[in-house]
Amino acid sequence: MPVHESSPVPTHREKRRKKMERNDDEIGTENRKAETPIVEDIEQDSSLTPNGGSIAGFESLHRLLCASLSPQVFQEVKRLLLGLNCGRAVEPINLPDPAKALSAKHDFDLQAFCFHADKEVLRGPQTVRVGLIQNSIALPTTAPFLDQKRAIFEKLRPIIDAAGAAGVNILCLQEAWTMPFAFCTREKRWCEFAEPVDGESTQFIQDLARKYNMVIISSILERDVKHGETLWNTAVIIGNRGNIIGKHRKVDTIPYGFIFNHIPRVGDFNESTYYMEGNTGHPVFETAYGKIAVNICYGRHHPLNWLAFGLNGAEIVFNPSATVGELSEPMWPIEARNAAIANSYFVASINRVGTEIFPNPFTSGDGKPQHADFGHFYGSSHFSAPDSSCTPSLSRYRDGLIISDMDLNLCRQLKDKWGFRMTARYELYADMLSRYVQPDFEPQVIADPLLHK
Ligand SMILES: NC(=O)NCCC(=O)O
Repeated sequence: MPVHESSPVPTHREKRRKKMERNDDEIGTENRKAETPIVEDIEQDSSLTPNGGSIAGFESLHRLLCASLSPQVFQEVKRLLLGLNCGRAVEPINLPDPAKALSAKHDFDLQAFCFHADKEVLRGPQTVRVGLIQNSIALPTTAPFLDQKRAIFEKLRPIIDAAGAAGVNILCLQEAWTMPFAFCTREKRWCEFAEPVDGESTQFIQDLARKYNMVIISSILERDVKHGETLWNTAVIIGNRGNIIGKHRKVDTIPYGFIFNHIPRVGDFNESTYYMEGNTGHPVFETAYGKIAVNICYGRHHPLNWLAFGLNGAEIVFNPSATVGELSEPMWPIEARNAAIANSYFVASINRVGTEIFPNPFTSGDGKPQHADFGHFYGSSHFSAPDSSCTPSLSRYRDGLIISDMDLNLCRQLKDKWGFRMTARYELYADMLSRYVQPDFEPQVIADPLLHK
């Protein structure tokens, strides 16, 4: 039934709209424009369903719930889904107008939140403003490589400018942000996107880091010219003065000589065709704004990997990723949040957006038909805090910048509260692991003596 402005009895559509207006504080009106669909209407409007990664016409689960539930019910659902920070819902914060104007002009999702810590007597707050950028590629994968890379630079520039205008201190870009995630193809020509740590993309980022006094984490396909021109999946840590602080390669060996294979060999993620397991340890970078570490994409499935960054003293661990809905979406919010809780640090999760179509089809080795894309990269970048609270996620299909203030005092406060570091039995785990890596390891299993009678 068409909605008429003067209709005396509110239709379902009007009721829903009213709910969305009441819940507007949750999302911010500037981000409302992509989510006008009303849940009941979606099934009837087939143009909305295949809309490149929406959830029933909405940009994220949070926005779907916000629009669909009454404000009271939504508050309760939010409390259970996102947790509480210092006893309160994680608060959205307002950003300066220039940042909002860039988001409106360049059509990227912009959201901002704040994690508090309790007031301490001897230490002042240690609040840092952190930003994460998710983006789709800028040109088709068939365009000349240099054009593709430079078009991504130009696409990112206004988003980084928005982060600068918002006063972001530490910014992280997505995994292999300079290129399409071509590692599904197994074609070697994509190696041409590789660059030395001080190459063109680093120089581009260094200028912006200097301009905005910002630490920037830039995850690239690295070519190590001095070591036989080998390739690595590398995060370059650029300091707020534009200097290169260091790098971390995805992902590493753990002590006891046991190699944890952290380069994926799952689905179409054929990354081992391109680069080897990293050899840089689990470094924590002490920056002007805090101690940070980078756990690149697939490393998030390995709790010991998260632990290693925690043992080295990380306060914020970034997880720049490229992952697709069918494979990992149910794991995405759980793994990050669990790592933040278990290690008493903040976790910042970033995933690219969109579907990248490659020129030549490939198979997944599962007997299914050949195809030319990985599937949909579902964005959904967000932050998790050590007190188990987390922010809503960015759009599932649009470019975006999510910002959060975080008082790093929360890390120690959670260590004091839950004592996970003190109650962990590292010497037992060390003993267990050192026995496990021996060829003659026997699992400690006590069988029911009646089992085989
Ligand atoms: N980039 C990457 O390591 N992807 C693997 C898939 C996943 O970990 O979800």
